[in-house]
Amino acid sequence: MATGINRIKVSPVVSASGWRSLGSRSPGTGSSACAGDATGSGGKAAVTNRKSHVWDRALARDVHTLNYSCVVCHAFHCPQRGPDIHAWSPPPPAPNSLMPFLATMSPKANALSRSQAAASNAARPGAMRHQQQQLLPQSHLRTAAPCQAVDFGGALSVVHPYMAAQVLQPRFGRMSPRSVLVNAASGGSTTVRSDANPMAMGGGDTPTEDDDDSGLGSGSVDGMGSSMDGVDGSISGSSARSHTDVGLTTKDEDTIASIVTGVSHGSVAIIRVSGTEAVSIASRVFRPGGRFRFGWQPESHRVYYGTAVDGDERLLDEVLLIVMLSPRSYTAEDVVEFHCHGGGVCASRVLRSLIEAGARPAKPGEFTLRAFLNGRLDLAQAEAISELVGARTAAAADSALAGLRGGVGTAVTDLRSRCLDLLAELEARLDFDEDLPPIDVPELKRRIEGIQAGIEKTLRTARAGNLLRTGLQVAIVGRPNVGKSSLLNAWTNSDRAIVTEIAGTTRDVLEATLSVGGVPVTLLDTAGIRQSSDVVERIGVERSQAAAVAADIVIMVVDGATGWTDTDTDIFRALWGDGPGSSTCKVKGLALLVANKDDLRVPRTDNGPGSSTADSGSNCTASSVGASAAHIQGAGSGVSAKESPLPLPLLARETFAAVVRTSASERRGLEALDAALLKLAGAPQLASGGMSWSVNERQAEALVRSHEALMRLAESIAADMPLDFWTIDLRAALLALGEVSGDEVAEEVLNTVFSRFCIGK
Ligand SMILES: Nc1nc2c(ncn2[C@@H]2O[C@H](COP(=O)(O)OP(=O)(O)OP(=O)(O)O)[C@@H](O)[C@H]2O)c(=O)[nH]1
Ligand SMILES: [Mg+2]
Repeated sequence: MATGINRIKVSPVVSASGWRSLGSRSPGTGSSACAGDATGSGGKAAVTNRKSHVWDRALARDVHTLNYSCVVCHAFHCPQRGPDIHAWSPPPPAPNSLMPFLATMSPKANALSRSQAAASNAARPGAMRHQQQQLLPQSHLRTAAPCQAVDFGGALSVVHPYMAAQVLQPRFGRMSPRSVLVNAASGGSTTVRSDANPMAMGGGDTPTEDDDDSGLGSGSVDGMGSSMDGVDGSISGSSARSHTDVGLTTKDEDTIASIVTGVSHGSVAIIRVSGTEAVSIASRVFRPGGRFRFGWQPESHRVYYGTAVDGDERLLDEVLLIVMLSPRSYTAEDVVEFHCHGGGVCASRVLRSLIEAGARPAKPGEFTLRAFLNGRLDLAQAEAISELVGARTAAAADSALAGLRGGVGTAVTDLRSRCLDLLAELEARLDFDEDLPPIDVPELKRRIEGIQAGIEKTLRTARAGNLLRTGLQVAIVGRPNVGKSSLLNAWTNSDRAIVTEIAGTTRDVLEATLSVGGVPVTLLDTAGIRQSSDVVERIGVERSQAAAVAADIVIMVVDGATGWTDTDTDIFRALWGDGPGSSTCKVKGLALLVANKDDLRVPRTDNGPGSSTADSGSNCTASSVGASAAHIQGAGSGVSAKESPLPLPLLARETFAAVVRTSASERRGLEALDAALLKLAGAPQLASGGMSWSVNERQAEALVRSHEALMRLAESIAADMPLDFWTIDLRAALLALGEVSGDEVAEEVLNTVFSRFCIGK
């Protein structure tokens, strides 16, 4: 039977507050002691003594079997297959790194561990043979412990030693303010409890005595939510406050330093030093001027003038120094900022001096990682900071700011708390089934559907958000002289491209950027495609085709006055072959057709193909091209819905999502082009400027997993599976939601997220 163990996934039970408390598992005894016959004298004994064990459920879905495992003695019981009490593998020994962790455990947890041990000793039957069970919980942690009760940020939890061992990764080895758990059910993901977050963004700083500061000359120095909310010359007394008062997860980490203003040649460069030793390291480099020359005790949120020196007291720069003591800083650690002269040399020399004085160069995103670990930001907010710094348009910055102010976190926290409520109800049914009314299944389904709808709504922001972040590469192709370069100039409102009436004017790929509904668009003007004996033009044509192949969206321009020609068909065939999806199609992106020179089009009076009832001088016009094509209306007035489509070959109709009529020389039809582009890119709402926060790819992926878990839950309910299966799916949904805000996140996810940051952020 021992072979079956490998298939069984131990799943610690989560309560509404995160983790099930030991007490609620064994209400009869109030003890985790394993009073049953752990030798396996009979599976029945194990079941009847269920309340005296701390039973946890372990599901083997492959055989649809419900198993129980005791978190104390590790006995397994399978009702269908009989007892399997010996079938347990000793958990791995806890690493030495557990000891500092234990030292930080609250007295409450230690007290509990002792009382547990006492109860365990009292209740242990003589027949018990597992030597590991003779050990106290603390010593279990040093050897091979069955379980450990720990007070994680106020919630009493049962932690499997394997999980506990994983908790003790150096980065997360401290308890407060973010307690970190590892959930075996999720394959070892780290659980960061945000409810132990005393310094959440939005709520501002932790109220301190400094909050009454008069704020003379106040002005935010750190626009990213740093706690530097006032540059205050008054004696605040905060320097007297020790950071040991504040529960910092990163308290024992190195003190880090970096130039946070990048490598630009501005007039000021800022070096940030963060960590427990920040003030003492800074004071080895900083020499205060004026009346502080003879004695200096740095006060929080105050600016000091002075000089920076190296180890030999050689002058490096004149600087301003700002001290922001914990927790009122960006990282919630003690932070000191040196404002040096810009230009690279000064800041580099001061930074080198700080490193010689004991600081370590910060890794990319390390300041923000510390802010996250210390509960200053949730993970979505941390990502929003990276997006804000990298925003290429105002709309992208607005969206990132909305995320920074808690947009994503609030939405996901709401969904998560609804899942937790459901889980609490289901868990209660598992424990106190006889005392509670039966589950209202239709109501349960409605609530699950409601959560799914919420997830879908959140996911709908992903496409637009991704566009705002990454932008679009748009290639303009077509035959010579149709007005490609003119269109680029009109659209970007510039004279970027040379325009002449000579066919073949543009020889190389030309790039220009613009913002379309906040989406950063890189426009590529290309050489007109035609057969040519000119070697330079031939290379240009090859480059045009290469640009079309690589672009997200290809805009093919035709002469709107003459309409589609055989040369256009040749170009179309060269790029799209037998149409999108065919083996001869080279273009990977989406396609849009622009009929330029609309001002030269002679309005048709008959109702034949190509006729138009719209005034050629109207603002802009657009036509649908065939049943399968999206119908793009001109954005301006004067658009006739009855306007006939531009006559196109069938294949072209199916390829181009829309046709937009423009006049580059009269700058008309550009709004319709904007709208068509955004619609094609999947974010039509951006055309009206309506965009607040959005989820990024990582968050969207976690939301999709959560949605899938809820779908499995609905299936389990429909199939009338045991309640345990329901809770497993619900927990999977919860875990995935927790990954979005960082409440439950694996270390590798954090590494990936923060490695995308630039150095100094
Ligand atoms: N009336 C009118 N003329 C236009 C319009 N757009 C471009 N033209 C003219 O058409 C001629 C060619 O314009 P370009 O923008 O150089 O055309 P192109 O497609 O870039 O040509 P190549 O670089 O040779 O491939 C110029 O004389 C423009 O002034 C338009 O919308 N209306
Ligand atoms: Mg050109």
